[in-house]
Amino acid sequence: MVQYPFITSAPGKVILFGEHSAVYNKPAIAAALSLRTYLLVTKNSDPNDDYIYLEFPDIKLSHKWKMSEMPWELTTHEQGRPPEGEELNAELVNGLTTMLTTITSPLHYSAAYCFLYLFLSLCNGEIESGLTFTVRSTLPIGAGLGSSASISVCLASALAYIGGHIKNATLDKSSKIIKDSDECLFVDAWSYMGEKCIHGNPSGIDNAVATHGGAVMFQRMANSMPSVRTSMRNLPSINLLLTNTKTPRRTADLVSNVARVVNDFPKSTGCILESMEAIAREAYNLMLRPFFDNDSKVRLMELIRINHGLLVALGVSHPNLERIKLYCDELKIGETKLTGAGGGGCAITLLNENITQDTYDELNAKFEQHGFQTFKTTLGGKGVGLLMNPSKEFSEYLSVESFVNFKTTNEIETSIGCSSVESWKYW
Ligand SMILES: Nc1ncnc2c1ncn2[C@@H]1O[C@H](COP(=O)(O)OP(=O)(O)O)[C@@H](O)[C@H]1O
Ligand SMILES: C[C@@](O)(CCOP(=O)(O)O)CC(=O)O
Ligand SMILES: [Mg+2]
Repeated sequence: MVQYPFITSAPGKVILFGEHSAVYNKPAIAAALSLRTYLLVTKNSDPNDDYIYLEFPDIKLSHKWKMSEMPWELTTHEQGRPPEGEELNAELVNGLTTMLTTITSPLHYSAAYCFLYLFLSLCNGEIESGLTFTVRSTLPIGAGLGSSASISVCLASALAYIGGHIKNATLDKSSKIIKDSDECLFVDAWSYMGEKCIHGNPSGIDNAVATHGGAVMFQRMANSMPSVRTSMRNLPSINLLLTNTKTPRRTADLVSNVARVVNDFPKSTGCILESMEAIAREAYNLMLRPFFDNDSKVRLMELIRINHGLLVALGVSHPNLERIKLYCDELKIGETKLTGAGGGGCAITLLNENITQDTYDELNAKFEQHGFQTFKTTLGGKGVGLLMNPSKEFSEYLSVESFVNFKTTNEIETSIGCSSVESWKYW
């Protein structure tokens, strides 16, 4: 019996090498961020409430559907756990269109579609109605830091839990074992379906990192073979500056533009994708060297520069990303590349040693002129987590109203006791 309320949470990610080429089955390297998404699931006390509710205030979406009007007949649940597939269920996709007709903004549509697809796939008509799903994120949305994957992982884990397909998370932070749990593999597979709803053709790297946390070398395989995910433990402590252009864009658009270029220029772009593969492999070897010395760092920086150039060639940069790179180059701050799908969103800069405070101040002044925002974040955080029965101190904040009304990201985390390590459990 599921106890409400509860919260699931999953991190965003930063792709260090291999965005876009990952979609073409090339290896890529990414790490979980300390910025996260939180999904609160509450049950209202009216037993006759036939609705389920979505409250996604970060994107200003508030919506409800009647449980009794959902196309339950399109999903089969007789065999217990729904099978994890490679492709979306075409009949369900078709059946959901009528439930989404009133939602016109693409931002809202993809989030609602992801929710409904996972809801119908992982739950059945017999679960309680009157549930509200409220999402808040400390991640910027549509900025290349994997907000779509982190919401997919939050939804997949919560719905798999409600649907009875995964058991309660029990491991605390320190005892999270190295081996992948069955629950995490299930959540990873279903959040991949959620990512498909949001941007069509994901590689799976973002949801893998959001589920398992840490840092990975990831490669999707051809012909429905399972992806290969290698955890990268003991990452060298590299000093990264993360800068958000605040230029909005959708991953779905960028991925489909690259698909067009790759299709129109197969030979020329084939070489670009192969170069990206070589870069990711060389970076992997460098980062896992037992002694990550200054020479290794210098090489890594060169790989960052080359990788960015190749992404520019694929057409996924943006004048604002180039501005960040230009300022960092001019001030000799370090090497910069876009991260995530590009077209706006964020850039990462691997910083040189011994940069003076004056130089940082000068850089920040330039960034401020354009409204760019820099982030301090740590790499390699925890994957998907569950918060139930929080201590009394925090439980008063587990209501839809307080979740919706949190003003700052700091407020979200201090109010629900995120840093209170013993409250969170992991699968
Ligand atoms: N906190 C959130 N609330 C609601 N929807 C979200 C949230 N975070 C992400 N999304 C969904 O993910 C989409 C953004 O995904 P995407 O274009 O892949 O950008 P990114 O993953 O780089 O942030 C949004 O349009 C929305 O549908
Ligand atoms: C462009 C891509 O490599 C990463 C997209 O990441 P994001 O949605 O921009 O955070 C696509 C993918 O790997 O699924
Ligand atoms: Mg995304």
